[in-house]
Amino acid sequence: MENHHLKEHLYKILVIGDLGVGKTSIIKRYVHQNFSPNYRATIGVDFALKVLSLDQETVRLQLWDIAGQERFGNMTRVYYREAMGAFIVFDVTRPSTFEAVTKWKEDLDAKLSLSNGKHVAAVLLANKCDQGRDVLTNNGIKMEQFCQENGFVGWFETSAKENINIDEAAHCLVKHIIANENDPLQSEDADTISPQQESSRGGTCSACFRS
Ligand SMILES: Nc1nc2c(ncn2[C@@H]2O[C@H](COP(=O)(O)OP(=O)(O)OP(=O)(O)O)[C@@H](O)[C@H]2O)c(=O)[nH]1
Ligand SMILES: [Mg+2]
Repeated sequence: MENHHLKEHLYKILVIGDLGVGKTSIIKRYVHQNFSPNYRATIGVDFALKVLSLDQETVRLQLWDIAGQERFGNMTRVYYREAMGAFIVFDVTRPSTFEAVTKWKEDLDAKLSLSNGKHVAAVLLANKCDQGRDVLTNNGIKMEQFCQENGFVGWFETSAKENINIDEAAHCLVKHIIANENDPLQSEDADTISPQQESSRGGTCSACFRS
C-alpha cells in the first residue's frame, strides 16, 4: 500500500473592502480568537498566518489585511500579486460599503488573474451581522443573484464580534481555491451558487458541500 502523501499548501488570501468594515477584526477573530471594539485603521497592509488541516492536508493561509484607505489605489496592484483568493468585506450597517463592493471586485479582477486566465476565487462577507441586517433587507438585494452577477463563489453574513460564519467562509474559499488548483480547466459553470432561504445567514456555494 502506498503511504498517504501529506500535502502542504500555502495560499495568499486578500482581505479587502472599505474603511472600518471589519477586515482586521475578522482576521483577528479567525487567527487569534479575540475581538476588540476599538477601531485603529490599518496602514498599508498587515499580515497574519492561519494554519488549517483539511482532509489530511495542511493548508497555510497567508492573510493580507489591506487597509481600506488604499481604496483601489496604485499599491493594490502590488499587494494583489500572486494571491489565490480574496474576501471582499462590507459592513451591513453602512450601505456605502456595499456599494463599494463591485468596485473592489472590479479592481481585483482588473489587476489579478490566475495563470489560466480565470479570476481568483472571491467570497463576499456581509460583516457586523450582530448589528442587524438592514443593508441586506432594506434594498431588496438578492444576494445569490448579486454574487452570480459579480463573480463571487459564495457569501456569508459574518460577525467578528460574535464569531459567526468566519470559519465557514474560510472553508468555502479554500475549497474553491483547491478546486481551481486541481482542475484548472474546469468551467466557470461548475461554481454555481445554490439557492438558499431568505432567513439563512449567508449563502454558500456548491463546492462547500463537495467531498
Ligand atoms: N459590532 C461589530 N463591530 C465590529 C465587527 N467587526 C468589526 N467591528 C468594529 O468595527 C470597527 C472597524 O473594524 P476594523 O476591523 O478595524 O476595520 P477594517 O476593515 O480593518 O478598517 P481599515 O483598517 O481602516 O480598512 C472596529 O471598531 C471594530 O471593533 C463586528 O462583527 N461587529
Ligand atoms: Mg484594518
